[in-house]
Amino acid sequence: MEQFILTATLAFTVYILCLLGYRLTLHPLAKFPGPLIAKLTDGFGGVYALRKDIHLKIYEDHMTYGHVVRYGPDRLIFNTESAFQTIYNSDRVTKSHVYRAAQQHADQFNIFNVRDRGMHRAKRRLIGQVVSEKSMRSFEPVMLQQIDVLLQKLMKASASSAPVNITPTVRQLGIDIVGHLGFGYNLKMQTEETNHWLMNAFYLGDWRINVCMQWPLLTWIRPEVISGLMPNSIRARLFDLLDTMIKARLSQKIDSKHDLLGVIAGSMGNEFKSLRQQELWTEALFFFPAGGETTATAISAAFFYLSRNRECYKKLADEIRSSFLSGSEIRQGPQLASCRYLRAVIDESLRMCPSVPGVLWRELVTGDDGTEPFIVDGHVIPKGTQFGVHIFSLHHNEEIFPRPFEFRPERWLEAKDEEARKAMDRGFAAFSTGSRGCAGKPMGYLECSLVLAKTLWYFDFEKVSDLGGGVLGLPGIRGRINHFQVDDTFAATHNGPSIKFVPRPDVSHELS
Ligand code: HEM
Repeated sequence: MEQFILTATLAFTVYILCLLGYRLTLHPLAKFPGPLIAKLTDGFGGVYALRKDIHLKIYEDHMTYGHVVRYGPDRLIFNTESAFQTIYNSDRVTKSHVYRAAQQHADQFNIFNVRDRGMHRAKRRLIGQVVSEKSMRSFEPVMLQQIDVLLQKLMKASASSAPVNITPTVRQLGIDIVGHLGFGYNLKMQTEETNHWLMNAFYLGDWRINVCMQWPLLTWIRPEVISGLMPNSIRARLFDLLDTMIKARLSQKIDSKHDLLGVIAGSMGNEFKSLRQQELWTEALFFFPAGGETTATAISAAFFYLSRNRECYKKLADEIRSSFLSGSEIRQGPQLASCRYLRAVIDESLRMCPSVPGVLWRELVTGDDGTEPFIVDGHVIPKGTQFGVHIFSLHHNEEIFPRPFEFRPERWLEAKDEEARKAMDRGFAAFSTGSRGCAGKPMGYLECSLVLAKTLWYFDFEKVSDLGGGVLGLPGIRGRINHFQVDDTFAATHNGPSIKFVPRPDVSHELS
């Protein structure tokens, strides 16, 4: 027996050494630069994903190794606008198998993790009906009601000069809005604390997914082993709540509301009764972080940068206050669309601080035999490679965005020439692009625009502490005090800024 164990250990060691040697020398990606350990194992990315600072590490590695970096035995990352356009707009490319990490069960897919094209198209058609620009016209009153709740909270805080931590405040708003849009359900995140644990649940879920995407080996280990990332108690609680929401909605007339569940039900006709709730759960599990967390990041970043850049603050306040006659006029329409500086502030906030900062991993579609080489920035991508563009690095590529760590909404309005402007548009990846680009982009812009415009209509605001910024003396980006700091847990997570609101005397009566 002892002899057998010895031989097996020896054989295994030789196998591992040969594998590592192959990855370093003969592997089709051997010629690409990158950190040594990353060339040997996905565990390199996995560890940084566990630490939640993988976006900063990849940015540093792009600075060290250039526009293409090998970030796993079979992985390549780019940071150019040409790579971004080539990869995400190609018919030959699909989401990588690492998205399996986001599946609850092997045979259940949602719009985020589905890889089959036909199934994706069907899901996109359905969900598109709920989040499209047209749909937003009927949903806007509900969104406005929720934003009114936020404004009342800010008014209350201002009465006692209490600072407001923007991150949890707008996350609660975002989740409430998605609760209505998804299930016509009032989660009351903004007014009661009962469901506040949801914020932690979404954060842990996203983190787990990100770690497993970087290090897929962990997906195959039983979830209990990494249950520290998503304790079963929270999981069970989340599923119970989704169950309650779905049941509550099913007890109402299906066409009484224009929400995700109503649309899915409408599309299924009589079959709806037999719809497995799990399928709705899995769609809902993505819908909340997709719709709630992403917009919260954009809004938090905008507050952070506006409260530190008084010139930009003043320009935006002037634009909003001269475009409308009352706060209730601020709603979807040509007047809001004409606020160009507002749009530039949102885009610049998302550029500096993308809500999804990492790599959206892609691979060649199954059946693509690679006869025709797939070329990105002059590099042939071998079959079996996972590849993508790192959004944070692309957004801080100074060839496209000069002085990338400066918050300058003006760059979107006064590009030095047509070419420079085109490069910025092509290099702006906050919503991704192509057939798997964000389906909720119109909703994201609408929500951010309404929150920022209405807040600046009713209030002036300023920062009260350095919360959300970097810490002087820390190395790299963490040391930048005027950079909004996030952790990378697939969606960005953050804290702050801390803001004091002062009602504008001539208009605050409109709110009461
Ligand atoms: C500022 C706000 C937002 C940002 C920055 C954002 C960003 C993104 C990104 C980067 C993706 C691609 C993910 C991937 O390829 O893995 C995506 C996909 C998606 N987003 Fe958003 N998102 C935002 C708001 C929303 C909202 C409000 C909704 C609606 C509830 C939404 C729904 C979706 C859906 C359904 C997809 C999957 C699309 C598909 O695969 O066909 N997003 N989003």
